[in-house]
Amino acid sequence: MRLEAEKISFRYGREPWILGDVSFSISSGEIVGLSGASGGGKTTLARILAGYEQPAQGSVRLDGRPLQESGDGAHPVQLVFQHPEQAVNPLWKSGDTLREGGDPDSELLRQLGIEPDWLTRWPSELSGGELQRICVARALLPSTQFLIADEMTTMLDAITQAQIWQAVLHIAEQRQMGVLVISHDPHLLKRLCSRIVRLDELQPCP
Ligand SMILES: Nc1ncnc2c1ncn2[C@@H]1O[C@H](COP(=O)(O)OP(=O)(O)OP(=O)(O)O)[C@@H](O)[C@H]1O
Repeated sequence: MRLEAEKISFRYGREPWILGDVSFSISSGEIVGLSGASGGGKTTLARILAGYEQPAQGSVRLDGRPLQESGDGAHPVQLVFQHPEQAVNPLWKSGDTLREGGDPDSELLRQLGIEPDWLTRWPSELSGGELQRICVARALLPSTQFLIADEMTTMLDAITQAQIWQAVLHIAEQRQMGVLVISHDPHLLKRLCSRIVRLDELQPCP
């Protein structure tokens, strides 16, 4: 399976263009790094690849077919952001957030170090690392074909960061899931990815 962006251009409203003719693809089982200048449009590209934004020009295709808009929990491209507290409903207990897309796999929860007790708590009663593990587990549904990790572990301590990545890489290998790792940390990208691209290399007219 292949997730492909072809000549994507995008701008917010009447603001200046952020992405110009960006072409990029990632295949099942690949771990690809994406780096680039701050404000260059990496998160915007991630949102387009996951179906949250529609490009003004160009297309996103999954195995040659247009990608549907995001909205249901079972979208084949899942996105995890840097700040988990902004990605969950504060009025839902963590267990309800986790079950948003279906019943979580207990083995997955174990691999991510999620304690059963956390599921009965409100998001405000969990640490950033605990809540991010919940968000990662929520994104790893059986239907997920590609995971986009946008600075997913940037705010976390080294041990939590290592544990989350170990679990994600294990699952990616098991399921032949593709992972796009967006980060400003060259060491992290080098450690995780078989290929690293810079956003400005992907567009002829940045
Ligand atoms: N909703 C929005 N409305 C208007 N402009 C936006 C919006 N979201 C982002 N931008 C602008 O789009 C540009 C690209 O932002 P984006 O977050 O995609 O970049 P980035 O490469 O991920 O940056 P960083 O590395 O700092 O996270 C920035 O100039 C930002 O201010």
